[in-house]
Amino acid sequence: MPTERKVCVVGSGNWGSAIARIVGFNAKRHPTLHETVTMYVYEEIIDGKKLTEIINETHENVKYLPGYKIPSNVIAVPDLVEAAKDADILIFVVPHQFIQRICSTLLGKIKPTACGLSLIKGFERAEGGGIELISHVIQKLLRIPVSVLMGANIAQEVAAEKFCETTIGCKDKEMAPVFQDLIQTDNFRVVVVDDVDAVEVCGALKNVVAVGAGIVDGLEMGDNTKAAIIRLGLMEMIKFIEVFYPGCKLSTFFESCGVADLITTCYGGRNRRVAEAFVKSSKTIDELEKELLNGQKLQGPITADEINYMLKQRNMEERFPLMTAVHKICKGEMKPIQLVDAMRSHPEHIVKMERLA
Ligand SMILES: NC(=O)C1=CN([C@@H]2O[C@H](COP(=O)(O)OP(=O)(O)OC[C@H]3O[C@@H](n4cnc5c(N)ncnc54)[C@H](O)[C@@H]3O)[C@@H](O)[C@H]2O)C=CC1
Ligand SMILES: O=C(CO)COP(=O)(O)O
Repeated sequence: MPTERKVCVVGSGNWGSAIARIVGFNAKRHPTLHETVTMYVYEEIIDGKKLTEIINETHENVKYLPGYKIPSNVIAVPDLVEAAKDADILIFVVPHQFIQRICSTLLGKIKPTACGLSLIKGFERAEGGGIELISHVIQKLLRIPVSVLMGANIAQEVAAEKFCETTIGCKDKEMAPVFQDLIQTDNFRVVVVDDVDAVEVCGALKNVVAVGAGIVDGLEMGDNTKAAIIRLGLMEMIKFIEVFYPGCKLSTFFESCGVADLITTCYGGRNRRVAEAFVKSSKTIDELEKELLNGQKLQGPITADEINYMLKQRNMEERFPLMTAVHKICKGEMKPIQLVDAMRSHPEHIVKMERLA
């Protein structure tokens, strides 16, 4: 391994830019990290000027994270291969719908000894049925080991350096402290666990529950209903992991990637906000995403679709009524109020006394 690891942040959206602030800051102070960090920017023109040029001149991503400086040792690069080719650590942080194309472009063009850290919340439809974790997709396509980072981390608040926690899922004992040094600051505290799949699945599933929370907010159902959605959503997340990722630990739900991320997203996230607006307007989710998010991307409705694809194949929609209803409401196949109807017959509502024995 090189004495100074080079880092590339693949992505420069809302979260990508916030994490680049942290990584840039840490790369300057940790001697084991190369000071210059590259950041792949999907090029676009803002007021007649290239976004990469704006970032490199003003050190601010004026479109996706306005108002927060990115350290000057973070260099915005519009060419993906150019940005990533020398990196020892690749931080993947793009909306999950773009990861296939990113990996195809990088295939054979990165260091074979590189390793990845995926901050991407979502799934990918697997060839031949089912769904695949994004970290597994990257691992398979690029043939590098990939760890994950998920947590209660609304980008704006992280950028404002408000205290929070995050979870890194990593099985590699050598890399765990390296990732911690790369990411941790006084206000962004890192716990590393080895239950990697559970960390990632939590990050993906909570976006679907957040859409549910936004739906009941839009219906003005109040705090008790929203708490019920969050609780039943959590129970479905746990069930989903039990069924599809057996062997994961329940304790992982108590890390930042679990209950904490679920709560923050159900109150302060984009999925919640757009879902609320969806209920209150006659516009589609796609229209509202464009209207409200200025180029940022929603993950919840697509994730609900990916999960539904899997549940349908396994004939399991009824065991996951919240995830199923959220999907159908986003698709216009159910009315928003039917989310509450679906919760009335939730399989969680049983006599649980035997569990006391
Ligand atoms: N924003 C947040 O608060 C948090 C986001 N995340 C996760 O991080 C991941 C990335 O999210 P954000 O950085 O917020 O992205 P974002 O939602 O701000 O998306 C915009 C980004 O997508 C890029 N983009 C647009 N079209 C593209 C294309 N065809 N190919 C490649 N890139 C394209 C844009 O250039 C921009 O960088 C997601 O999985 C999200 O769930 C995780 C924690 C917090
Ligand atoms: O993942 C997030 C916070 O941890 C952000 O959630 P949203 O994509 O709903 O804003």
